[in-house]
Amino acid sequence: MTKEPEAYQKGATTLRRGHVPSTTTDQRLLDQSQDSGWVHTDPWRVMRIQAEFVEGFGTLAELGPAVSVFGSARLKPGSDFYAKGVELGRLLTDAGYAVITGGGPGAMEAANKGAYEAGGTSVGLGIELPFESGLNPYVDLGVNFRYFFARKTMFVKYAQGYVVLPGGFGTLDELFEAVTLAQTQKITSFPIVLLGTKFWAPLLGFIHDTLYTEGMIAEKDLHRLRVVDEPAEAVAIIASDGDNLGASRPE
Ligand SMILES: C/C(=C\CNc1ncnc2c1ncn2[C@@H]1O[C@H](COP(=O)(O)O)[C@@H](O)[C@H]1O)CO
Repeated sequence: MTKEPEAYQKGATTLRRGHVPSTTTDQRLLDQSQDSGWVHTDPWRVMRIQAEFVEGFGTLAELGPAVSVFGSARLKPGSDFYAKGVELGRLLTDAGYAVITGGGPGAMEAANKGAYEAGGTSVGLGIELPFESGLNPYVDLGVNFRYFFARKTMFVKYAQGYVVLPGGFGTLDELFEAVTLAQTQKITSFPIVLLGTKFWAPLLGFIHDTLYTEGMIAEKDLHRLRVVDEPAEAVAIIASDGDNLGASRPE
């Protein structure tokens, strides 16, 4: 009778003869002498990206109705728009919304402060930056991201609408991502409200006089952005136009 060759069990796999490894999986996992260059490869980045989505979804899934507030990181405490950001955070809280911001300074801090002072849910989705300033002190529920695109998914997925204070490139990026998602019907019933008629007038003028007149957008696209001066008006629009479905929005 032939002798049964020695079998090596690797998880669910049975290995024999030349397939039997000289080390175990655990030994290789725990071996510190290995080259660590693989942590900088794309397949490993995919795992980190996946982890950011898992962390974000897991933390925010049960947030309830929420509104994402954007605006300049450079807005100074004491300025008119900072005060409006605080008022907005408070009114959103009073209306039953959690307030989601980028967790940074300026307009983000203002809205978080309003939510915090009104006893609401104050969320900050921070981003790793070379000149990072950390989450502002009014954030009670914070998630930090490495990747802008993962973070931006959270702003949309867990909000019933956006309110946008005056801001620069970052604010415009967040604003136009939402407008594009609405235009392409990736999101529906998603009010986008700009705060500050004077600040936004030149941009709205460009959208009408150039984008619309030159045929780059449709007539109905002109109505995707609402502009108001008072935080109370912004909250009223969100409350009447939003779907209040939040995270239960279908895929
Ligand atoms: C510029 C300074 C700090 C930057 N810190 C930020 N932290 C979190 N989120 C940020 C930060 N900077 C930009 N963002 C995002 O973009 C929007 C604001 O950008 P803008 O160019 O200032 O308009 C904001 O909504 C964030 O999501 C130190 O002053």
